[in-house]
Amino acid sequence: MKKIAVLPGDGIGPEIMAEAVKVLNALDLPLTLEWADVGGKAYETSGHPLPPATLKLAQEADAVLFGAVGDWKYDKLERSLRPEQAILGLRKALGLFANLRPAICYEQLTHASSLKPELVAGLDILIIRELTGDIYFGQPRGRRTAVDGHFPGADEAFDTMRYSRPEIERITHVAFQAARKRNKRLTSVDKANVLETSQLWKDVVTEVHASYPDVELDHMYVDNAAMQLVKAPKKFDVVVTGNMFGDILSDEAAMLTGSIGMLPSASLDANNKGLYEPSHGSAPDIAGKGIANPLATILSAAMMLKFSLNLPEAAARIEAAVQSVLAEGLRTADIWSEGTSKVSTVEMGDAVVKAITTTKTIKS
Ligand SMILES: NC(=O)C1=CN([C@@H]2O[C@H](COP(=O)(O)OP(=O)(O)OC[C@H]3O[C@@H](n4cnc5c(N)ncnc54)[C@H](O)[C@@H]3O)[C@@H](O)[C@H]2O)C=CC1
Ligand SMILES: CC(C)CC(=O)C(=O)O
Ligand SMILES: [Mg+2]
Repeated sequence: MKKIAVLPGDGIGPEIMAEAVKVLNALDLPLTLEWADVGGKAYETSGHPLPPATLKLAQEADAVLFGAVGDWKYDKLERSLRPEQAILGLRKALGLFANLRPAICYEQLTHASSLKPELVAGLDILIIRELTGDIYFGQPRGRRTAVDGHFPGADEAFDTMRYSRPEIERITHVAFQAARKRNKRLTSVDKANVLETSQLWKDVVTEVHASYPDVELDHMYVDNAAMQLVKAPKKFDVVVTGNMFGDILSDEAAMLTGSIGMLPSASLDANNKGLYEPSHGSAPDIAGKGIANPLATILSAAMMLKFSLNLPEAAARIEAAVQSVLAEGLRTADIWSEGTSKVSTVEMGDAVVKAITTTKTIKS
């Protein structure tokens, strides 16, 4: 029996997690689910966004299924107590340095994308984002009175962007290996024309390329990459980049697929133990309305079955069920278009479960 830590979190987190859990239960797998509070919810109940009991559960589990954390009402809290520190803390504590964000435009959603259908039809790119380094974790950071710069004496804030060679090497190996299993093209995204961290990034990626001569490598500056993603997204196969650039580019890529509610993710350590979460946040603007798209979370559960639990057939059943409900014309509000049927979060989850159980009945 494998143990899954289920951490729904805040905002739409509990709504989308309920649907993902429903789908996992429908598969009748040897899994034990254990729930814990995280983010703002945990702050309310225990005074910390990542309480020791939640961290212990995540560390002991075979995999973590995570909803989302955050709410505007916590914006004035000191940073270490804000809900977002929970996901950052989990990534760091579990060593989840490799974040895989597949941006796939399902055939049925070609018209839901913000781009022209011909630009996104058949789109299948994989963004690999380094997840435990960069400016999100770099020290020192803080507030001080400026002693130099344009305004000496002014209130000033600073963060530190940093990367070490081994950090870049390990994510680069993950990216080349992923590209090898796909179309053998890797784009490394940086800002080496300005940033020293990016120059090291580019040098290391180029060096590691020597071990993967069968994969075609190109380098692109992040501003150009942001532009190319909306100009000709299908030119990309695998993209590897740092934590902040990957955070931004993956939200951009989400819209190529129709909605950020479609983009799952896997965050892996060196042994493929992982945390699985949608690429979006807690969406406080739509929380409690029953309209959030649960598919990114459901597809994240499929990634969990594939990468951490060695249950690829079960994962494939979820993916097939998602395609089948989309083919039926069912759409949550974010991907709805004329001629399709608008459904709620719960109805979408129910439809995926029905598609799974129907397939099971036909097979048995
Ligand atoms: N991993 C995590 O837990 C993350 C947490 N956050 C936190 O989430 C909170 C909200 O951040 P935002 O910048 O608004 O980003 P967001 O991703 O939560 O929402 C951005 C927009 O996308 C929509 N959206 C997101 N998920 C959706 C879904 N499943 N179905 C339909 N529409 C969806 C929202 O309604 C909103 O209009 C903040 O506190 C932020 O720090 C943000 C990103 C990741
Ligand atoms: C707390 C943030 C770093 C989370 C986020 O935006 C993400 O991982 O995509
Ligand atoms: Mg993000």
